[in-house]
Amino acid sequence: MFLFPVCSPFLTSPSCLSVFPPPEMKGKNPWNTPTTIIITVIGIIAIVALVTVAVLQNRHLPQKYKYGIVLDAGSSHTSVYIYKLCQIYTVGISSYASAPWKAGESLRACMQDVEQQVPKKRHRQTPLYLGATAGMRLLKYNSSMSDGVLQAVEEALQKFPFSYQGARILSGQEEGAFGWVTVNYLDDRLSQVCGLETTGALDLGGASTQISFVSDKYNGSESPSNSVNFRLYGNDYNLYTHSFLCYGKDQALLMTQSVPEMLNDPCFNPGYTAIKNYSKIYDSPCLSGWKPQKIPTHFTHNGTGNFQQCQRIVKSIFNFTHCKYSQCSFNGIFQPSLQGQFGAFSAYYFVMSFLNLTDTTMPLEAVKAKLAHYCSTPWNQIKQQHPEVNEKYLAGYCFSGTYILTLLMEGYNFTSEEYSNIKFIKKIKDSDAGWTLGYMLNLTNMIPAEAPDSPLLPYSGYVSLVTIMAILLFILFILCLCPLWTRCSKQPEIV
Ligand SMILES: O=c1[nH]cnc2c1ncn2[C@@H]1O[C@H](COP(=O)(O)OP(=O)(O)O)[C@@H](O)[C@H]1O
Ligand SMILES: [Ca+2]
Repeated sequence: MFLFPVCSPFLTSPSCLSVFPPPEMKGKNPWNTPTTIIITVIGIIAIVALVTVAVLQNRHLPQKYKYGIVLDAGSSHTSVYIYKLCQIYTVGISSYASAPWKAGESLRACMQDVEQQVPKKRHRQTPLYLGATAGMRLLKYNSSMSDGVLQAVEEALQKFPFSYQGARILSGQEEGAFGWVTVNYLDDRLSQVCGLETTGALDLGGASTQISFVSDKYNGSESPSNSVNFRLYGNDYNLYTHSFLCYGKDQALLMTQSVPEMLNDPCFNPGYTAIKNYSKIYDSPCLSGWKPQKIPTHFTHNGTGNFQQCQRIVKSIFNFTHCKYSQCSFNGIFQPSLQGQFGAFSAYYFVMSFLNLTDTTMPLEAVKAKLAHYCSTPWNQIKQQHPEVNEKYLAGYCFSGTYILTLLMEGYNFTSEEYSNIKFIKKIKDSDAGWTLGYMLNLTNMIPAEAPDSPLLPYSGYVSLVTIMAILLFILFILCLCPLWTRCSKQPEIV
C-alpha cells in the first residue's frame, strides 16, 4: 500500500504547512527548490509503482503448462492420454490374466513415447494414473488374477520418471460420472453461472456401457445407488448414472452368439464365414451359467445379413419385463426420464462414424434403412470397399450398429424425436471424450468445488481504474503543491 503525504488544497492543517519550504525561500520560484522537486519525484515514483503493481497483480499469469497422464485400461485396449491419445495395443490388460507380466510389458513402448513427449524438466511433477474399467471388473468378478495384473502394471509404470499415483479398477459409477465431467468440462458447461443445462454422457465400451445425465425430476431418492452428487464451481449437480456390465458391444455380441441355434448369424454380412471357438464365448463371466451341457469346441459362424432378424436377436439379451421402480431402462434398472442433449462417445462414435450414421437429424427410419442395406451387403464387397479397416472391426459393424440402435431406442427409451438430442462425438475442443480427463481433473482437484473469485472488474477494467487513479493522484499532487506552496511562501501571520 503506498502512503501519500496527506495534503490537499482543501486542507490547511499545520502539518501540511510545516512540510513545505521555510520562510527563507520566500519570493523564490517554488518549483525549482530541491524540496519541491524531491516531493514531485517521490509522488511520480509512487504513482508509477502503483500502476506497475496493479498491472502485475492483474496480469494473467501464463498458465503453467501442466501435463497429466492417465492410462485407460479398457477391456479391448489401453490408451494413454496426455491430453492426446497414444494408443497402445488393441488388447486390454485383462487379457494378460494368465501371464500378468505381459500386461506391464504391453505398456512399455507407449510409455517410452510419452517420456519423450513430456518435457524432461516436468517429469517429476507430472502425475501418472492408470484406471482399469469393465474388462478388469469382469476379471476381478471371475478370479483373483486381477490383482496380479494390477501389480505387474504397477511395477512397470513405477519405472518411469513420472509422479506415479497408482493403478486401480474404477467402479462403473465412477466411469459413468467422470465421463459426464469430461464432456461438460470440455463443453464449458460447469464454470458458467448456474442454471446452464448440462450434457448427458453415453459411453459404449467393449465390456460395459454407461449412461449419465442430470434430470430435474430425479433427486436420488429412488435407487440411491444410481445417484452421484457433485459440487463444481459452486454449483450442485445430482447426477443419474448407471453402468451396465456385460453390455459393452463385445460382450453383448458374445451373449447373442450364445443363442443355441446361432450358427447362421443375421448380424453378419452374407458370405462371412469363420471357425470360432465356443470357449471364447462361454469363458466370459457374462455368460456364466449359460453354457449348454454338450457343445462342440468349435462352430462355423456364417453371416446371413438380415437387419430385422438381427434386431430380434439383439433384443433377446435385454429384459424389458420386470421393473420394481416407477420406470426402468432394462434388466430392472431404474432410469428417470431422459433430459437434455447427450454426447455419445467411444464405440458409439467408432461404429456410427464408420457407418456414416453420425447425423442424428436423419429420420430414424432412414437410419434403419441405411443400416439394413449395410448388413445385407455381401462380405466380399464390404472387404473390397474397406481394405484399410481391421477385419476384426469390419466384420462387427452390422451387429454393432444394430446393437447401438436397440440400446438407445429400446434400452434407454430414446424416442425418434429425442434421437436428434444425441451427438456422436470423438473429441470436444481437441480432447477425447471419455472418463480419463474427468478422472484426472477430480484427482488433481483442478475443478474447484466453489466458484473461483469472480473479479469485480474484467482485467481491462482494472487497468483503466488504476490509470485514472494514477492521473488523479498526480493532479492532486500538483494541486497540493500550488496552493500550499503559495500559502506556505507567505509568513504565517502571528496574531
Ligand atoms: O476403430 C474402431 N472401430 C470399431 N470399434 C472400435 C474401434 N476402436 C475401438 N473399438 C471398440 O471400442 C470398444 C472400446 O472398449 P474399451 O476398451 O474402452 O472397453 P471398456 O470401456 O468396456 O473397458 C471396444 O469394443 C473396441 O473393440
Ligand atoms: Ca472404455
